[in-house]
This record gives sequence, C-alpha cells and structure tokens, in this order.
Amino acid sequence: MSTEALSPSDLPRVAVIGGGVMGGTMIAALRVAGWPGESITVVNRTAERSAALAAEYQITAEADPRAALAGAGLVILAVKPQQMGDLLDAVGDAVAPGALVFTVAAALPSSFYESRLPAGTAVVRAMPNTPALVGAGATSISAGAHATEQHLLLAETMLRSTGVVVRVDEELIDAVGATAGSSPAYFYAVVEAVVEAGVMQGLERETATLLAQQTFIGAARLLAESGETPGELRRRVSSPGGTTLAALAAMENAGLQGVISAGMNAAVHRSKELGQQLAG
Ligand SMILES: NC(=O)C1=CN([C@@H]2O[C@H](COP(=O)(O)OP(=O)(O)OC[C@H]3O[C@@H](n4cnc5c(N)ncnc54)[C@H](O)[C@@H]3O)[C@@H](O)[C@H]2O)C=CC1
Ligand SMILES: O=C(O)[C@@H]1CCC=N1
Repeated sequence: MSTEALSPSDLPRVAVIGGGVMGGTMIAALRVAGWPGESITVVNRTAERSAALAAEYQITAEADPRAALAGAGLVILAVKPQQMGDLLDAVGDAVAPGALVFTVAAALPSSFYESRLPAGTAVVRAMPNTPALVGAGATSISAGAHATEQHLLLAETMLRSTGVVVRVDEELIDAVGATAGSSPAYFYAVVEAVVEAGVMQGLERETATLLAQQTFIGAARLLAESGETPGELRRRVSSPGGTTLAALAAMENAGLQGVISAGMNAAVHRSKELGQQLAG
C-alpha cells in the first residue's frame, strides 16, 4: 500500500463509523486529500446526520456497519470512547483482512482495538483537534502493534489537508490530547473570559466580542506569520511600567501557569482513568 504514488482511483475504500464532529472532520479531510465521494461510506447512529454528511460531501450513507466495512481498506472509527467497545464487539469481525483501522478516540489504547479485531489488524491512533476542519489542525498519529510505515503514510495522506501532523509514541498521546486535542476549548474559554471582563469594564457585549475575537485571531496570525516566539511577541506588547505588565503580573499572581498546568493534568488523568475503566 504505497501512498505517495496512489492516484485517486487507487485510494482504498473508506468506512467512517461515527459521523459526529470528528467523523465529519475526517470526511472533509478525505475529500480534500482526493478520495472520491463514491469511495467513502459513513455510518452514524442517527440517519439524519448521515444523510446530511452524504449530501454535503457527496458520499454514501449506510445504516448497516457490516455493509460499510465490507471491502473497506481504511476504517475510520469516530465514536465516543464509551461507545467503542459495544461497536467493536458487534461488528469488529467484519473488518476486512488487511484493512487499516484508524481511530480518533481518546483514552483507548491500540491494544483495546487489537484484542477486539481480527488477529493482526493494523491500528493507527490519532489525536486530532477541531481546527482541522479549516486546515489549521494539529494532529498526532501513533502506530499500534501491527501498523507499518505504509499505514502511517496512508494516515498522513488522509490528514495532509488538515494542518500539522506529528508522529508520537503512543504513551505520549494523552499528553497530545491535553496539549492539542482539548486546547481549542481552553482557547475559547479564554476568549469568553476576556469578553466577560470587557463587559464588566463597561463595553457593550457586541463590541467586546468583536474586539476580543479579532484580537485573538490577529495575535494567532502574528505568531504564525512573524516567526517569533510567543515570549518575544508578549514582550513587544509589554511596555516598561505599562498596563500589559500590570495585567500579566496580576494574572501570574492569580496562578495563570498553575491553572493551565492543573487543567492539562486533569485532562491526562481523565484519559488514563477512562482508558482503564473501559479496557476493564
Ligand atoms: N471533538 C473533538 O474535538 C475531538 C474528539 N476526539 C474523539 O473523537 C471521537 C468522536 O468525538 P466527537 O466527534 O466529538 O463526538 P460526537 O458525539 O460528535 O460524534 C460521535 C458520533 O458517533 C455516533 N455513534 C455512536 N455510536 C455509534 C455506532 N455504534 N455506530 C455508528 N455511529 C455511532 C453518534 O451518533 C455521533 O454522531 C471521540 O472518541 C473523541 O474522543 C478526538 C479529538 C478531538
Ligand atoms: O473531550 C474529549 O474527550 C475529546 C478528546 C480531545 C478533545 N475532545
């Protein structure tokens, strides 16, 4: 399965099981990467969502996961970790010989899949994030026991339109989840907090929202396009004896770094806890 040389007609048929936020994002990635719509089948618990994805991406919606899995060389699993065991117990035996199983679920180790799939099935675990939908994602991939370089290349081919992709050892995937998978939510929470504080300082909510959103988008673009470190860009905002240093000192006194570390520790802890609970 060499991916660099694959033409669209050679790309494996794909079954996407779970068409929610991340399943939809992966379908978008496949289409941008060149997979023809007719080679992609989505199975979702609610038929309305499958039909909406089928219409948006010109793919096939299927109610029966076994029918979708038949002949699929790439299987994308995008259900919640709590839903994965039941799914694999019900249809894992229908995964075609030689297929790559690509999973985006947090918490569950590749051994969880390998023990529920036909012997020797290749598994690649990914930890994507929602900005993948706009080509600005940050995703890690990790090989399971039977996944080869060719399988990782296939995963990278699929993800190439989604932003940055890094390979990590599976033992680090919980750290990636805390750093990248969950991070968009921290960011949105900070934007919300800045808007609330701006309103408390007297701004109209609409004005505070416009200013905060544009500022964060602009700051992110400057970080991406200037080539400077976050520290250097922070210093350029912080005039000696000025307002920004007063704000940053007050935030640090209130425990900014500690709050972020505590949040990320909680994300890693929850992932390990969930993995242990579900793996039994
Ligand atoms: N949302 C995010 O930012 C990220 C999510 N993930 C992972 O992606 C996975 C999916 O998460 P979301 O897309 O956010 O959840 P979601 O709830 O939006 O999507 C899950 C979908 O799976 C469907 N589903 C459940 N059981 C099914 C079954 N047996 N057969 C077919 N469809 C079934 C549900 O109807 C739902 O549409 C999770 O395992 C999560 O850990 C990973 C990284 C980031
Ligand atoms: O919240 C979650 O469990 C998933 C994994 C990373 C982002 N969303």
